[in-house]
Amino acid sequence: MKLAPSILAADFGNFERDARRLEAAGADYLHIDIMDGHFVENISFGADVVKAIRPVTKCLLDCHLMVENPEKYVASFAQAGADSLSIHVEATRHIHGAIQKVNAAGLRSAVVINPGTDISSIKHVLEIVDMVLVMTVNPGFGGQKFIPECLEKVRELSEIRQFRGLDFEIEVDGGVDNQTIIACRDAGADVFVAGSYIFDGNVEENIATLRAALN
Ligand SMILES: O=C(CO)[C@@H](O)[C@H](O)COP(=O)(O)O
Ligand SMILES: [Fe+2]
Repeated sequence: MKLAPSILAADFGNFERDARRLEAAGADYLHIDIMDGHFVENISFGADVVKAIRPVTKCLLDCHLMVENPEKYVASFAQAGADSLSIHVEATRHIHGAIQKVNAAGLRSAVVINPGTDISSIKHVLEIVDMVLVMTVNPGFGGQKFIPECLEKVRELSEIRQFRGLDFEIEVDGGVDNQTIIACRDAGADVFVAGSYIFDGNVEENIATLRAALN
């Protein structure tokens, strides 16, 4: 079970301090939300922020690309020091090729599905990804309410993984707190992104509470 705090909820003037703090508090992955203002109605940050965070943490840098034509940015994120790139199936016309490109760059790859997207759209890439990210809110903003209907897809993916003998991780992202994390785990998720829950109050205590909820 892995915790992936989202730095979208961090202090944008203090990424270094917050990245160090999250790692010290037991974060496994640092989840970095890249938004281009086109695929989603928000603009966050790009590869240069990944480059700035890379030297200050050993955590796996889990980059969630909410951008149009994500395949165009694989090389720049690889150079910036990203460990994992998550590609939305809705953002590319060539999901299989985009995942191949991430894998060829030597990075971990993930395919992402929005709440309105069925898992049938990703069934032909499950063999070549390291992770499937099931969005549990519509992408674009932190602090949204968890959509419980998305858990059905986590359950189905967990079954498919077992049936086909695959080993991709299942990550959930959006509205994860100390209650919803339990439902996600029970459905079969193994990686849990949380932004506003972790940064609302004491970061160390909130990470400990999430960890305890998983035990
Ligand atoms: O990708 C996204 C939003 O588009 C997420 O990673 C959010 O950053 C999660 O924030 P919370 O819902 O946990 O506040
Ligand atoms: Fe995200």
